[in-house]
Amino acid sequence: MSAKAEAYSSSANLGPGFDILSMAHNAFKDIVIARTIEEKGKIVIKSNNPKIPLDPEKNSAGLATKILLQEKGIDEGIEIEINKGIPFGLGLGSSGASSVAAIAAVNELFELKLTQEEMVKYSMFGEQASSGSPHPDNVAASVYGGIIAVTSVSPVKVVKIPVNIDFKILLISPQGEREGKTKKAREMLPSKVDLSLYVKNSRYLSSLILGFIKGDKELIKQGLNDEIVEVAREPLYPHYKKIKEIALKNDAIGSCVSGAGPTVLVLYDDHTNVDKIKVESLEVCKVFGLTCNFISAQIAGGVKSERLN
Ligand SMILES: Nc1ncnc2c1ncn2[C@@H]1O[C@H](COP(=O)(O)OP(=O)(O)OP(=O)(O)O)[C@@H](O)[C@H]1O
Ligand SMILES: N[C@@H](CCO)C(=O)O
Repeated sequence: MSAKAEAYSSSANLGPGFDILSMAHNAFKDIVIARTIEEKGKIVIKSNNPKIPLDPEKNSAGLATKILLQEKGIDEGIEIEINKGIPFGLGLGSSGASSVAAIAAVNELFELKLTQEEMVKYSMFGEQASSGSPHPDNVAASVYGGIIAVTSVSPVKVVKIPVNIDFKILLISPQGEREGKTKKAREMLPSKVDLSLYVKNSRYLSSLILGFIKGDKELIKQGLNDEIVEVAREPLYPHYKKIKEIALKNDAIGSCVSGAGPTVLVLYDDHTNVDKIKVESLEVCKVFGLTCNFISAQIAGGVKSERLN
């Protein structure tokens, strides 16, 4: 028996929404095929990307699958074949998408009828394997599609934000997969924050969510800012501030770090001079010794799965 699922890349945080907001995009996707194998209780991981761990405890798809099977009392052996389309370590929700696609494929395989929130719950264990912390934002975006807010983690509650504005997405992404980057990035965060920064960030968060709902560009621009997490992690993406300046100068709707970086997310529309953003950003990347790729994308839908046989 086998089943297949595909899940899109995502940009988490969106400025002020650390571990809360995330956007699924069609920049890249992972495809997972789950097959039953003869050896009971065994999980075998295969992948086209030789750099990801094949130990099921260390692979996001493997750990999520293991916990799902345990909780459902299923002792079948499973092979998880991960066709990675999403480069990892760039802030594009790569580990999360593998985990979501694996959970959706196993759901299909055993007809578990998981709800979307249950899929998020199990996929989060995958993030534990890859970054040491079960953050919910990337996996929630890959499960639901669109722009989501995780309003509770225990129990998992996710709300899809109505987006009443058309925009395009540009990802400016330094080359090279970075091992263990999100883990390191989470270790850089402060354990306490100033009340004044908390108030500023809360204003950004409310502006951003209201901006998407009202279709108000100015509110989105005002909201795509962060005084806490982006600032604490600045050494991981020294190119970001300058690229954001360039994007805003050329009439982008807004810009922020994608997830834990180093990819920079730019939202733009017909009033934006995208070519100029690209030319000037390339110069910035060069100054910091980076080779940057540009990826154009649009908001993507949620995970899709199908039974193969
Ligand atoms: N199935 C998987 N896909 C991708 N990376 C995986 C997977 N399983 C384990 N990993 C490991 O998880 C880490 C992924 O890195 P990281 O968390 O920085 O990337 P990401 O998931 O792409 O980014 P982000 O969470 O910032 O959006 C790497 O060290 C990688 O080896
Ligand atoms: N919210 C997570 C997303 C990682 O992509 C973080 O910033 O650590």
